[in-house]
This record gives sequence, structure tokens and C-alpha cells, in this order.
Amino acid sequence: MPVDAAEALAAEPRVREIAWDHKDVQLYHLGIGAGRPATDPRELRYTLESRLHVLPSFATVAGGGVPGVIGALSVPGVDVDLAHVLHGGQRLRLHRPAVPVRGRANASSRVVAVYDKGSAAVLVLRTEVADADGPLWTDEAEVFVRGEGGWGGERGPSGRPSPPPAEPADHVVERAVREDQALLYRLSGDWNPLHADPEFAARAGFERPVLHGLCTYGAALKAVVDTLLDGDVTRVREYRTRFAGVVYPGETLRVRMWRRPVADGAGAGETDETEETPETEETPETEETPETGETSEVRVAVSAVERGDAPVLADTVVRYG
Ligand SMILES: CCCCCCC[C@@H](O)CC(=O)SCCNC(=O)CCNC(=O)[C@H](O)C(C)(C)COP(=O)(O)OP(=O)(O)OC[C@H]1O[C@@H](n2cnc3c(N)ncnc32)[C@H](O)[C@@H]1OP(=O)(O)O
Repeated sequence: MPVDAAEALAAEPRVREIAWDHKDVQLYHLGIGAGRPATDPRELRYTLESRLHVLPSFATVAGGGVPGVIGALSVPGVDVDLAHVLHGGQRLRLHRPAVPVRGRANASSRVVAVYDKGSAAVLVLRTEVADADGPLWTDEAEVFVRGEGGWGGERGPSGRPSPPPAEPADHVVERAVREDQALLYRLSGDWNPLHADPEFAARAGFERPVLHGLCTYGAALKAVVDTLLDGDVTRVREYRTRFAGVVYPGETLRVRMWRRPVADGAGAGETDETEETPETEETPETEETPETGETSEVRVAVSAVERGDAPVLADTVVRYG
């Protein structure tokens, strides 16, 4: 059986040392579309080493993606065809206000949930990253594997993505995706040919290579940080999304944002009714978001302008201090 849930869940965490420096950060920023226009003082913070800050979504590639997406799926009990794999969702919690420009840390990854959707399997991979000073971030990727369900396993959280709020958005920005964006983004470590090789993309059922989900994820966070947080990357506490539709390089992303206070009593580490946190073991202590002042959040909806309002990122929330 290509997905053996019991074996995947029982596997020991995979622990590896990761390291990164300013060059990795700059490459990542270029990969998600930063640096245009190249002389804009705000953009220079994404590209110039003397002013560099780190967009927190860099955490999803820190360490060069080593050993890359294929390695990340090399888990006991998981033997799937990469052409059937789509990124289904992503969640990131920061345990410190800023991701450092250079770092060395231990990353511990394991499968924390496996769901049987009948026609697909959903794997939840959690990675906890800590350096000598303590926890840095926790990252959770939901991996949707088409054609691998049907073994009678737990179905997990159900439901379609929730629609965006009915009221007009507080902010709407558009961000063009370069034709070669995926070719640039993959240099940060996700070498999946789905994003570069037309023949592989056709085998996976797409008319041409699609953009990495995490590239859209980074571009949307950058739009939020630049628009709402005055470019202050240190205010981001948590960021989650569901990948609801593909993006093709060359399209334009429309990012709509609705600000709202976090409901009374809902700490940054807690969930709300729209959230689809997998029902796994209790959230470990280290996943608490730091208490660095009042937390607000923004609901975000992302679509590709060329294809109307159909969401490409749904159930998307950024929490910030
Ligand atoms: C370490 C990191 C590892 C990362 C691996 C990824 C490697 C990358 O290189 C790969 C990528 O970047 S791929 C590009 C980004 N992703 C995408 O573009 C996917 C876009 N989404 C889709 O196409 C569909 O929503 C699709 C296909 C996802 C689902 O659509 P449908 O097949 O129509 O499914 P649907 O009928 O709506 O739902 C069936 C059941 O599945 C659940 N579900 C749906 N979308 C989900 C999602 N995105 N994540 C988790 N669960 C999801 C539904 O809730 C439903 O469950 P139930 O029947 O119980 O209600």
C-alpha cells in the first residue's frame, strides 16, 4: 500500500541540521517576486544585504529545502508518485519575533496525521525548528496525494474552503507573477519538476508547469506585510492557508485583505471556527506564540486575476502583533 498510515505515524522524527545565510534569504525573496522596482527603498530590505530583513515565510525553505520536497516525502510508510502530489495547506507559527538573517538550527520533522479522503490521502508533516537559544518556528504542511485514499482510515477535518467575507475588503493589491517565477523559486530547494517540466506537468494533469504553492504563500505574505504592517516583518506571529487552486506563472495575483481583532480569549496559538487544524495530539508547549503585545489578524483571499474570483489561497489568516 503506497500510504501506510500506521507506519508513517509511528516513524521516528527525522532530525537534521539546517543552516542559512543572507544569500539564501535574498534568493528566497527574489523567488517570491521581491525586488521590483529594484531601487525602491522598501524593496531594498528584501534584496540588499546591508538592510536585509527576513520575511517569516522564509522558514518554509530555510536550510536550502535540504533535502528538498522529495526528501521531505521520504517517510517510512509513504511511497507515492510525485505526479500525484499537491500542496494542500500550510501553517507557520513563529516562536520569536524575527527569523535571523543567518542561522544554524535543528529541524525535527514527522508525520502527525494521515487522512483517508477516499479518492486521496492527506498527510500532515510537522517540522519543529530550534537553535541554541530555543524554539524558532513550527511549520505544518498538508500534502494532498491524489489517488491514494480508500484504505478505510480516519477522514480528518472535512469541508470546502470557506468563502471570503461578504463585506468589501479593507485593502486590495495586485502582484504580477513573472513568467520565470517558478524557475527562480525552485532554486530555494523545491525541485519538483511539476513547476518546471511541461511533460511532467502534463502527466500530473496540468496544461503547463504550475507555480509552487509556497511561492504564492510567500508572495501573499509579502503583500500583507508591505500593505498592512508597514513592511515590519517582525510583527508576523502566525500564517496559515489552504491551497484551493493552482497558479500559473505569468498570471497576476489579486490579494484581498480584511482586518479584524482576534476574538476575546483567543490567544494567538488558539484556533477559531474556520480553522482546520488536524486532530492530532495536543499542541506542544513550544508552539505557543510569544506574548509580545496585542494580537490582530487579517483574513486574506488570493485569486488569479485572469481567472476571476476563484480562490487560489483560501482560509488564509495572518496573525500579527
Ligand atoms: C514538506 C512540504 C511538502 C509539500 C509537498 C508539495 C510539493 C510542491 O512542489 C507541490 C506544489 O506546490 S503543488 C501547487 C500548490 N497546490 C495547489 O495548487 C493545489 C490547489 N488545490 C487543488 O487543486 C484542489 O483544491 C485539490 C486537488 C487539492 C482538492 O480538490 P478536489 O480533489 O476537488 O477535492 P475536494 O473534492 O474539494 O475535497 C476532497 C476532500 O479533500 C479535502 N481537501 C480538499 N482540498 C484540501 C486541501 N487543500 N488540503 C487538505 N484537504 C483538502 C476536502 O476537505 C475533502 O474532504 P471531505 O470529503 O472529508 O470533506
